[in-house]
Amino acid sequence: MKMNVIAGQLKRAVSLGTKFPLGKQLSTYRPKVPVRPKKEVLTAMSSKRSSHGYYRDVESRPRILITGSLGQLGPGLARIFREKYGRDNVIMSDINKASESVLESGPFLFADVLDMRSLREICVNYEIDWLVHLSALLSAVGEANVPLAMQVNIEGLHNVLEVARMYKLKLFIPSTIGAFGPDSPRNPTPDMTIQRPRTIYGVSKVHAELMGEYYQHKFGIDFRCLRYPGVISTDQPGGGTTDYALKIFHDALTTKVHMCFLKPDTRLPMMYIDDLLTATCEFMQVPESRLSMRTYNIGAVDFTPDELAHEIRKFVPELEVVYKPDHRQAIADSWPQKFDYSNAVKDWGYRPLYNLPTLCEVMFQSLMPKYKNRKDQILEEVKE
Ligand SMILES: NC(=O)c1ccc[n+]([C@@H]2O[C@H](COP(=O)([O-])OP(=O)(O)OC[C@H]3O[C@@H](n4cnc5c(N)ncnc54)[C@H](O)[C@@H]3O)[C@@H](O)[C@H]2O)c1
Ligand SMILES: C[C@@H](O)[C@H](N)C(=O)O
Repeated sequence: MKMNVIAGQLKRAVSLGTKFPLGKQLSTYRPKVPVRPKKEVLTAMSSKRSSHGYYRDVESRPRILITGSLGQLGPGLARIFREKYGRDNVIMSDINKASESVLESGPFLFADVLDMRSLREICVNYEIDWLVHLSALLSAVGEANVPLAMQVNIEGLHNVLEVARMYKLKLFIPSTIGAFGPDSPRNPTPDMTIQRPRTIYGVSKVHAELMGEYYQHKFGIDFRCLRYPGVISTDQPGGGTTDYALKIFHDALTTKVHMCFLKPDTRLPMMYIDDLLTATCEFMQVPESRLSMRTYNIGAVDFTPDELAHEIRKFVPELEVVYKPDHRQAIADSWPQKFDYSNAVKDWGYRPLYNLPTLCEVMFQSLMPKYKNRKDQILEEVKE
């Protein structure tokens, strides 16, 4: 009886009434996903003798270690780096257990950024050239556990900086719109302005930006940092203030009701993950001489929950949004509404491709088959 109810709900939620868009069905629907033009990126050649005696070009085939790689952004970054530099040259790591698909996709290791010795061991044994440091507690989970956020985001950062200094690694650390606060100009927010964030996440990210720039200035490490906005992808978000903008898509395809923890008019900068992956990969390749700064804003769009829901209703007209702002509202109210990323455009040719309509199209294109398969699987189980 219970299984029949679940099956019925899923059937209703997933298949009925979901339009692609304005009446087209999924089987015939082809989204107008932007096509990225090929870009020539200038890279310097520099070879290095490996411990096995042969020479390898560290610019065209760098060995990359990604910390905190099992979160929302890690698997995508690993994929794009592996496509470019080879599967075995990119080592994913985390303190969590990797899924089968991650293990099949390439090398994965346990690495706790709080354990300096094991980070050093990995960098030496695997001849790491680039460190992509993603481990962090995001804004909402950071506020819920400040001591842990201080450990991971600040002590972990210190370990990573020291390892990069010792072994002369190129170091990438993402920052965030959360590195700005209520005293910063919010519309638009430029790269260089007042930064007085009110979350431990934001404070730790300003610390990371400044420490990275200091290590670059003092010790000459090639530190690079991009301030990301809220990132939209089909993956599970890590506990941030922008998470609603991912969950709403899943809710639209299942219950058709989304409980939004922000007010309808809360404007925040956002971007689709493909733009972020391309930008990060290109940014890592830009010759140092082209960088007028080490920390750049990047972004693509900005929207409110109300505007996002309006766009999603072109696909799922029945979507209902119930607004119940919670503690995350105060965080969002202190963050930029619009990001000024003109320096990234000017210095290294950053160019985002996805706007709000194309972002919604590609999200539905990716999510629909997943929900359809899940529904089929559950209906199969019900029959058995
Ligand atoms: N996702 C976004 O919207 C967004 C936006 C701006 C900036 N960023 C930044 O990008 C980076 C990655 O973000 P994400 O969304 O993938 O985060 P996430 O929370 O999804 O993943 C973080 C990962 O860090 C790992 N981690 C936690 N403690 C660790 C430890 N002690 N040692 C090693 N790993 C540990 C976690 O297990 C997790 O897999 C973060 O630094 C974040 O600040 C993300
Ligand atoms: C914006 C970003 O840093 C993250 N998604 C958060 O909300 O905490």
